[in-house]
Order: sequence, then structure tokens, then C-alpha cells
Amino acid sequence: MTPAPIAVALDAPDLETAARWASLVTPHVSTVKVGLELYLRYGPDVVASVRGASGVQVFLDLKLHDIPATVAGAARAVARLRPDFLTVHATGGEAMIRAAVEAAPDVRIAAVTVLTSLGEEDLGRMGLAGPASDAVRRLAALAVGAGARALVCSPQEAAAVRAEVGPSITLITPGVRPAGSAAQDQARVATPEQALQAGADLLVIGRPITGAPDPGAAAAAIAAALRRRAAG
Ligand SMILES: O=c1ccn([C@@H]2O[C@H](COP(=O)(O)O)[C@@H](O)[C@H]2O)c(=O)[nH]1
Repeated sequence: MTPAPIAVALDAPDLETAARWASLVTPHVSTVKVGLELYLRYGPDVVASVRGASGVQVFLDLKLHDIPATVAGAARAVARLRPDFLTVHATGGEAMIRAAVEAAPDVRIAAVTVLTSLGEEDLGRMGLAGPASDAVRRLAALAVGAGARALVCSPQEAAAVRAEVGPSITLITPGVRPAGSAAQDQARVATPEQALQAGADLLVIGRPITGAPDPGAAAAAIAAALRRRAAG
């Protein structure tokens, strides 16, 4: 069976747990995501540990954000790990995004538009008043203009972003919660089915899978629900 377009966020406190989660979910999902917690604790070796022998895609979610030369150096440094995706913050600006794209030509640079943990009140206090989708669409257009081939946004904005950037850009959506799951620290959320329906290509799901008693079964259940949705 084709693995579902899900990136499981391996936000684990130790490498053994992350590798166990990865081996449980990889029969069901296309991608595993390494974030700051694991990478800062274990360094570059973590990528090979979670990739294993499975051939699963690796999404390196480091959210680079610095001056262009520094981001270029960092992107070049991690490109040798051959991640499928690497994140940068779109708010770093066009030159910074372009620097990452040029430094890591074989890696899909994914620009994070507006963190899914931010609600409209937060955005107002940050001087970005207005619907989140306005800022997300502006940043999405800027990032694609600078060469990003993937974007990170909430599923709530996926349809608007798709309309803005067209079909060739990979849309990645965290902030995904199966019906009945707690939002936790996520503010702009939708269900996996809604995210897919809105045009997302890859759904980032962490705690609803990794916090389940059986992460493999939780991933399989969400994957099956998405397949039913796609078939119906
Ligand atoms: O805007 C963003 C960008 C990245 N993330 C990351 O996705 C996962 C979400 O995990 P959950 O447990 O499903 O909430 C996490 O690793 C974040 O760093 C995001 O949530 N929002």
C-alpha cells in the first residue's frame, strides 16, 4: 500500500524513542520529521538513525532564520545529510530564502509562513493584524519568488495559498488534529481530511500519533481515513 502523505513529527526526548516511533510509523506514512529538540541533542547523526533502512523521506525542520550568508552556510552543512525537506522562516526575507535554495540545490527548501501556534490575537500584538491568511499568502508569494519549492502553512490557509502559488509547490501543513483530539499549543488547526481537501500535499502530525498508546496503529488509522477520503 502507498504510504500516506503524512510527516510524523519525531519530537522525542531521546534517540531510542525517536527511532522506535520511526520504525512503527514508516510502514504507513511517507515521511518522518526531525525537529530542533532531536537535532540539537544528537546532531547530524540523528538523520541516519531515523531514516534507517526504510527509505522513508526525512524532513529536517530546523527553521533557519539568520542573515543570508549564515543561512547559506547552515543549509550547505546539512545538505550532505540528504534530507528531502529543510525549513527556513519566510520572514527571513527573499535574499535569505534564495541563499538557502542556492546553497542546497538538491534539497526541497520549505518556507515556514506563519507558525500554526499563532492565533489572530498573537498576530495583532506582533503588528500583523488582520486575517492570518493575508500574512500567510504574502509570505508564500515572497518565498516562492525567492525559489522555495515548498511552503509550510496551516490547513486553514492551504486553499488560499494553493490559489496564490499554483499546483507545483508542495504545501506542508502542521496544525493537523484528528476530530476530537486536543489542539494543545496549536492555534490554527483542521482535521487530516480537511487538510487534504484544502489542497495540502503533506500533513505534519506529531503528538496525536506519538502520544498514542500504539503510534503505529494511530498512524495506520489516520492513513486509512485519508485513503477512504481520497477514494470517496
Ligand atoms: O508552523 C509550524 C511549523 C512547524 N511545526 C512543527 O510541526 C510539528 C507539529 O507537532 P504536533 O505535535 O502535531 O503539534 C512540531 O514538530 C512543530 O515544531 C508546527 O507545529 N507549526
